[in-house]
Amino acid sequence: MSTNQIPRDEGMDNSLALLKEGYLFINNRVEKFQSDIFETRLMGQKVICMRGKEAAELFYDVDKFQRKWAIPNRIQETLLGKRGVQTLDGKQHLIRKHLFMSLMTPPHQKQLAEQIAEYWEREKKQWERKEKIILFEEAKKVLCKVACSWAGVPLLELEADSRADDFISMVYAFGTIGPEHWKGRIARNRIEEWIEEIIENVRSGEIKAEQDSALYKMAFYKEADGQHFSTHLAAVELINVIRPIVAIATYITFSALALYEHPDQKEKLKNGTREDLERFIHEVRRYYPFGPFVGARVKKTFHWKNVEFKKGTLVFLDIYGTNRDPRIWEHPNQFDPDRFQDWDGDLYEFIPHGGGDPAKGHRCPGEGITVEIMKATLDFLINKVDYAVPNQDLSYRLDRIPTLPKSGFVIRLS
Ligand code: HEM
Repeated sequence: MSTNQIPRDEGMDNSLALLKEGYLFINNRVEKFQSDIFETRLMGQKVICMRGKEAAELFYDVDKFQRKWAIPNRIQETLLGKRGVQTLDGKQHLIRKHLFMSLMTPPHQKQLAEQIAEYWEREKKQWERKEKIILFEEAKKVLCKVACSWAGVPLLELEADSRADDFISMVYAFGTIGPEHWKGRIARNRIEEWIEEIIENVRSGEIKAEQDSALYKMAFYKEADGQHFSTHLAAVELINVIRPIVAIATYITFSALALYEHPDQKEKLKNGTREDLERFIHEVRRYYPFGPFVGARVKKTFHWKNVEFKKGTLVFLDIYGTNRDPRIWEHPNQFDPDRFQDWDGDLYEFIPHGGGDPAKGHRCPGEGITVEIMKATLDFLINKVDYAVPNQDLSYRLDRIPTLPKSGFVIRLS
């Protein structure tokens, strides 16, 4: 099969369909064409979309794909920033990635989990005075405070709410156009300005930073040429550590939804083992939507399954669809943590954080941090606080990327 025979989406450009169908865009076509791979046109260019384990193995082959020119400007202006680790390839990427991995080791994960547990306890005291608690709103504030404190970034109590809002606006601008997109851009500009000033103050000695903190590392890291990052790049990379920690608020909200929708699971976890909790967390990250797909460009023309991948072509790997691929997951649309009981940890089947080895490719380095923060938070929600869930709209849209239960998950202390 040449690319002429690969199923092709109708229409001159399907960007509008992507906006309308959101998380289901790739999967809908995979099902319609009965093919794991098809061609479409998005943002005025040809895009090959793929789903499944084999596609993930291909996508994470660094000899075949590159990230340079793969990330649209609108995503760099909101979610990611410019010239950060996500845009690098080859040796440059490996070196930069090593810096990130060095900040996310098991001891770092443990520190963050302990701090989160402490902050939730502190927050609970304030809740006693509140009639209604919106878990997503509380989680983003707690995570912002903890992320900044852990990274060494000074954050005043009175600015914590607005900074948390800005980090979240950057994340939630991902699949938007119009005002939501602009909100994300403005938020990024504000956060970059704030963090740049802090980097400069650390370099001048006005602010003291612990040597093993993320702030210190980004401020004083030396590249191969012996030069420090520019102030701007140091800020972009430090934000690449803090912003995704704040974004875990989304998974915390979906975890609470899962506990509510599956009271049997909540009971099981009350007396359960660490493995039970881990399986529950894996299933939350498999089942609920967060990252939709990832993109890269073909580095050098090659053929795969008789399909030509021409140099420069943009290729999307479907994260949401692969996590629900019926060839990998039995009854993929059922929430069932037990499915992870015999799971062998395959690096290309379960890809909420991307696929492959994070030290060698672009897979998320923050997966361990995410799991530990979720564990500490679930322990709090299951064992440390009694709450009721009043009537509310808990539905979430799949045509909105990222998405969230409409109410943000309201609870009342009981
Ligand atoms: C909220 C849960 C999270 C999800 C769903 C998530 C998901 C992802 C995904 C899908 C990628 C892209 C993989 C690729 O390009 O192939 C990624 C990359 C990345 N994530 Fe996460 N992530 C999360 C949390 C975190 C945390 C907590 C951190 C850091 C503290 C983090 C830091 C990063 C960085 C630096 C990259 C870029 C890696 C690279 O390009 O080499 N993420 N993440």
